[in-house]
Amino acid sequence: MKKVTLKPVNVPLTGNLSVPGDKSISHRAIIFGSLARGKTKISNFLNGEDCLMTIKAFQSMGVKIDHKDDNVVIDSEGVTGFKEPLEPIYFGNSGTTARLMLGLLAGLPFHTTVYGDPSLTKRPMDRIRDPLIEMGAKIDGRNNGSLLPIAVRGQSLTGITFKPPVKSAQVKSGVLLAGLLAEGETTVIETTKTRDHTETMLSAFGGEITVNGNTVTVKGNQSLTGTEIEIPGDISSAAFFIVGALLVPGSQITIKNVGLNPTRTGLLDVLNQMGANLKIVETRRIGGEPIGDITVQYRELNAIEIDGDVIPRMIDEFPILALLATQIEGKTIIRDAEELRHKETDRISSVVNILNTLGAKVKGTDDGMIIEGKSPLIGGEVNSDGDHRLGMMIAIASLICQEDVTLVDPDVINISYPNFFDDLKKLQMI
Ligand SMILES: O=C(O)C1=C[C@@H](OP(=O)(O)O)[C@@H](O)[C@H](O)C1
Ligand SMILES: C=C(OP(=O)(O)O)C(=O)O
Repeated sequence: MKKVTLKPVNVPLTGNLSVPGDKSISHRAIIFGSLARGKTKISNFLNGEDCLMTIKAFQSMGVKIDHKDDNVVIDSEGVTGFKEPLEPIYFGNSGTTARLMLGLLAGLPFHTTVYGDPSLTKRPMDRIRDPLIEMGAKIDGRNNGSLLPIAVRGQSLTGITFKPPVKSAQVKSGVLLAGLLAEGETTVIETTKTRDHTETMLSAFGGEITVNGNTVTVKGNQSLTGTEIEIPGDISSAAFFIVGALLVPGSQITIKNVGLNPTRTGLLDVLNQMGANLKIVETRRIGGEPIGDITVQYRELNAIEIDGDVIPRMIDEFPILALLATQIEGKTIIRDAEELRHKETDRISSVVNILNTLGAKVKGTDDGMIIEGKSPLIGGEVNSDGDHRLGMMIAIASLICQEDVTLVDPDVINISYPNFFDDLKKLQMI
């Protein structure tokens, strides 16, 4: 397995940076661009491996998708032009591709088999299987269709009203996508609002959707029209540098053109509560998504307790937040974050293991972590465990370690941030 040695450099992070396009929004742009009739042009598309899986899934159903750098052009006849794929569809490492595509495949008039890499093969699919079966879907697979590989025999579906038992935008989106192909109306009622990019983008493609608080309703058999989509920078990628600047004294950076959708900005709220010096300026809205610049300056922070409704608004930021918590004053307590156990790795166990190997004092709980602050990090050899967010957390940790950090499997970062190390270097040039 490839390894990279990261030396302690002790250089503050400075300057301006634009991070690549948002992963969640990039997936959805491909999905809606394929469902819509006509041409869709996407700019600032994320070239991460996960989003390429979504492109390939539609190409294997005959949709014409041209992809060059961060521009994508889709020319689609809409759902009626989709063809039965001749081979099983590979979703790689991407949970978002899996849950959203299962929703769509359930309502398409043909058979598909889908599978993933060893990590995705362990992740729960019953959360999307169950509502789809209630809609009339025919789904089977390992462990009764709760684990990949899964076979879907597309059917006519009927709309349902569904209250997801887990706080998951992937489940909400998968059910809404199935709803677009179903008879009647489909309603999803969430207990806590999760990221709402599916809802926003459906409107951008001319679809009808009603959003009333945490209740979302779509009608079946809508016709969508191709459009132009510019993808905002990914706040979940920006999070690594924002935290980096809060770890290294003397840092001041601005991340430009970042998506500031309030369902995604939980980390910024938590950092503000910890006492961070953040300047957030919304500059414009594109396709219904707010975009702006975030400036952060190093300052000493204080620990807080994190739980409740903010959790889904920062779910992918917990690995990097946990690293920050090892360096601030006091004990950080994270609760209500059991969902972390169902990501690319069990992110409670893996974050605890990695940070403790580096010298921190972190304890895992059933639904979160307890992190002692002001713990000097030493260094050592740590494995990303095939989890891109852990790979980036380890790279940022190396900025404040006293000795070398050896990162095993750095290439996993390509899942969501192919130019991560180049961008980090840009911020280290004085
Ligand atoms: O809908 C999405 O694009 C995502 C939703 C979240 O997953 P869950 O829906 O499982 O919480 C998040 O962790 C993932 O990175 C992307
Ligand atoms: C959980 C993540 O992605 P996914 O569920 O799409 O694999 C992530 O990007 O942190």
